[in-house]
Amino acid sequence: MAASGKIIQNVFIAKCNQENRQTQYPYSAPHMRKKLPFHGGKSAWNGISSMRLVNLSKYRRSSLNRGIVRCNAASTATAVPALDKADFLKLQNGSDIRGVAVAGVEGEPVNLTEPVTEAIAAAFVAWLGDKKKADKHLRISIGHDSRISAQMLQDAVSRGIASAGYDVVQYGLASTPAMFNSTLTEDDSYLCPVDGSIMITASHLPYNRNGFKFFTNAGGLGKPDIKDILERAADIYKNFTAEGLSESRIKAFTSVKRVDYMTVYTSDLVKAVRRAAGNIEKPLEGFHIVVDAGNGAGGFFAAKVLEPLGAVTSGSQFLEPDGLFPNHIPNPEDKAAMKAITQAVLDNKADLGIIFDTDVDRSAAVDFSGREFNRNRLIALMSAIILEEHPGTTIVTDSVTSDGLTTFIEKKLGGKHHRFKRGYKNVIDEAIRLNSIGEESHLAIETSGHGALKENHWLDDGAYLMVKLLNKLASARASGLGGGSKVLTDLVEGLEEPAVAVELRLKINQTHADLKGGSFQDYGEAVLKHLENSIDADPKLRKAPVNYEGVRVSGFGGWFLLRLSLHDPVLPLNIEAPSHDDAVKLGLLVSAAVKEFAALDTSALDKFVQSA
Ligand SMILES: O=P(O)(O)OC[C@H]1O[C@H](O)[C@H](O)[C@@H](O)[C@@H]1O
Repeated sequence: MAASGKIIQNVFIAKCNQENRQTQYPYSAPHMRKKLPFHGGKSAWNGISSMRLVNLSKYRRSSLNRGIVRCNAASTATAVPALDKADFLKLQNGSDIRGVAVAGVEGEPVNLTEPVTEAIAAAFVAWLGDKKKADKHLRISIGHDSRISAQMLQDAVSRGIASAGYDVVQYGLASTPAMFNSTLTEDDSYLCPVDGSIMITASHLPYNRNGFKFFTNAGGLGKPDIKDILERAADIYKNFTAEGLSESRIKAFTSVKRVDYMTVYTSDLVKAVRRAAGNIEKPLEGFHIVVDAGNGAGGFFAAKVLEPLGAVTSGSQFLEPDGLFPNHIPNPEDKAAMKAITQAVLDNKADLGIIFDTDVDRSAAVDFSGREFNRNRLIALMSAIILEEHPGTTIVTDSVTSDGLTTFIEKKLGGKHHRFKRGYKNVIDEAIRLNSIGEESHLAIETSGHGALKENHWLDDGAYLMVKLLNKLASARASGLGGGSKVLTDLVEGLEEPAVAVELRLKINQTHADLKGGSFQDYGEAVLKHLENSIDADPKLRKAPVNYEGVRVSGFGGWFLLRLSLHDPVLPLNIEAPSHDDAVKLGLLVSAAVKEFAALDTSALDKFVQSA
């Protein structure tokens, strides 16, 4: 982005930490009974210090090549460069918006600036106004995860909404599912329900990124809605003037309120477990459960959900929000993250471990013996619980689930496995579609740890998934089945798991001459077509009879799936097999079929097949 264009004076001078945040908000409604508990930078969650920038000096020492960390927009003047529609459309990431919000990482220039953010927020409310054909005042909630750019973006989002004349309700540190929930909650004293909601998050991505997820009471927005919003944002941005922007700052002063909505959300989770246990006040008494929030937004689960239910949570780790994620990536798909929670369970001799991603829409667990409930095992466990409640129901999953999972769901549990596409929105929408055509489905879940239940408004909520496990623990205890998490471990008994499971990501070089000026999507499709033809000619192999994306093939006792990534110029290759040699045989087949595609970087695959 060129640094030309208008210069706008910032009225909000966000700080590097949250101390004195109260005084930063002269527009906080002093009469609000349920204000966020910011007191001297403490206790966003009970007993946990609030979001802050910690260890910056340590961070700088260890990351010299990443340059200077930009404290939350501490500059007092913002350059507004000229941008066109294409720049805005680049911010689309499926059904989310994602960009770079913090400078300092080489090759990753900031594209989620304050004015861009303000334009996107204004575009969202314009879109919402059209959708709702609203003649009334719309009310929008805003929450954020622990990222260091959260305050800057929250201020800019607030200005964008306020400038459109709508009311802003800030929740502070929050989870993505809580934000959707705020469109459904009926409680005027918390200014709910809101008409729309914005979560500021980039999930598990590095500290310099950030982004937005949008909700209405119909759920998360889809890809076409996001495109529409970004196009509108580009038009709004074009018309920004210095006067207009300073006017939006004045409006923000009068129309922003702060509410401690996480109290409502967490007490709903607590009530759900109590109800399932027959209205016992402390149904988890005697259980020791450790939580790993990876310094994201999920720390609330220990103090605000587990402890009121009677569980001991000592040994829980990384509950403090820290946008530099100094301990591990908050992502249940990350091996180091899973190792950390497993170790915590074993060290503390806990009954159960629970881990969340940054914004708590994904989760995984670990049993008393250190066995993970993650990926296929988490899906198997959730399927067992849901199929007890709804015998015969269809479980919708993503495309990289194992053959063993299908056998488990269909033969052991008596359900139906509908293996669909990758992408949480895809599986949720598919489950909703199945119900609409008369096929009952109560669970849509991905190996990534995204999972949504019909009983919970199809909201993909990592915390609610864990509540379902807690219900099982509590009800087993209530019916005298003993303690510990063995009741969960027993539920997945019989699930066949492959000895080898790998994911190799093959990049498409978009500037390579072999693309002949075409798109990486077209190139990827050509690779897939070629692979499919080569499989047809091999009698030892069998193409999956029903398949919704890519090429899925069984052979050598295992299977592989090559498909186009949802977002990146990448062909992810998943292989599962009974032995490393069999996995290599499958890898060699793919390798032979794709070798003439010069723009495909097969180095990860080459390395794998050479490791036989
Ligand atoms: O297609 P990929 O690049 O493997 O990414 C697929 C994943 O993208 C995002 O992380 C979504 O939140 C997931 O729901 C999805 O499964």
